[in-house]
Amino acid sequence: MEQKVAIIGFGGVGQGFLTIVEQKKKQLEEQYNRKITIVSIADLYKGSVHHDDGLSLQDVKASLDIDGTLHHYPKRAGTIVGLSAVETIQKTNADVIVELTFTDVVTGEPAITHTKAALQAKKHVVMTNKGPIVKAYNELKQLADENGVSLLFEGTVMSGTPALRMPLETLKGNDITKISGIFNGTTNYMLTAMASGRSYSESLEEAKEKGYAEADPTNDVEGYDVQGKVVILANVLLGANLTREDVPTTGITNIQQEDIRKATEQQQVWKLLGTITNEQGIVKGEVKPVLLNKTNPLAQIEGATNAVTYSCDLSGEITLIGAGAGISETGFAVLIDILSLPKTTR
Ligand SMILES: NC(=O)C1=CN([C@@H]2O[C@H](COP(=O)(O)OP(=O)(O)OC[C@H]3O[C@@H](n4cnc5c(N)ncnc54)[C@H](OP(=O)(O)O)[C@@H]3O)[C@@H](O)[C@H]2O)C=CC1
Ligand SMILES: N[C@@H](CC=O)C(=O)O
Repeated sequence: MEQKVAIIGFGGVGQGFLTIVEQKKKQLEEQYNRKITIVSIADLYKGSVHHDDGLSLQDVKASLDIDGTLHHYPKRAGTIVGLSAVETIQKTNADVIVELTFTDVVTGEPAITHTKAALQAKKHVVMTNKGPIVKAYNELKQLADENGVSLLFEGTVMSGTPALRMPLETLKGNDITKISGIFNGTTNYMLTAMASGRSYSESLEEAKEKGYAEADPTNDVEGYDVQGKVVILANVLLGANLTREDVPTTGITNIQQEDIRKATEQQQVWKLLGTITNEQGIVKGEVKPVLLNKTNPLAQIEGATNAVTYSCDLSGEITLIGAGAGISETGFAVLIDILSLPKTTR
């Protein structure tokens, strides 16, 4: 089965996903009978390119190598350049739209517009962009259902670690009474780096270089990224209807090197935790830095690794540990969503 994919937003994750498609081509076809053909890429600054039969991934990379844009992609017969993101979604033969523009948890835009255009055109949407799911999950899910297509977003929480699909598929029948964990790669990386002596700004720069941080890293350090993930977990896994405003949030900006030094002396570590409680259907969320003893399992989660514990009435506590951010890890989240799409498309 072939899936024709359009990538909207071609930054770190988009380029990482392209590399995965190239590297895994043979395995995907032989093992899963899936051919992923990237027919379009549309990006704000880098430009856009489309071909009904699929783009040459080598030519995309060669163009990027020249000046970071798609402007040098060869204009062979059938190549269309210059389509906007919405034109790419509505006018091309792509049947899966992969939305990878920057996350804006306040407005959800431009990704909500992209997502609605795709669903209304009866195209599946796969995204790692948290904005639309935080802001408009119920509305978008209803639109997807009405149009008979899928809306998948595994990468929005803990990157390629299955923080959504694992509980949705394998914890069925449990009542989940609490979800708690470390949900941001950037701040966990920073807190770990600061505990080994690096400054706040050095550790933030490193997290940016490694592709963990948001386009505006204020969202990471002020806790808004975790706040969004708490909203997603609560609404998607517990059927709640939380908004960001319902989740009191404190980030790590007030944690000084001195606080970290004192904690280390006392065999403790700072962690930015997101917590959701579910008491007889009353769901509450909170985000704040917490001092943990070094013996606490969460204290040992370092760098961009994240962890989540689901407290379940039947199966007890189940903890999932894995990448919280990263280019290939998040590219994998896109891949697993595409592989999970129904075998018969539209
Ligand atoms: N990086 C990670 O580890 C993770 C990221 N995510 C999420 O995945 C998404 C992508 O992340 P990442 O690749 O790191 O982010 P980047 O900031 O590297 O890439 C975003 C891209 O979107 C482009 N863009 C912005 N607005 C538009 C628009 N209107 N139309 C088309 N393209 C647009 C930007 O264009 P340009 O800059 O060229 O103008 C940029 O190339 C984000 O929403 C992020 O929150 C989720 C989990 C982990
Ligand atoms: N900026 C985020 C990326 C993934 O959501 C993080 O650092 O966790």
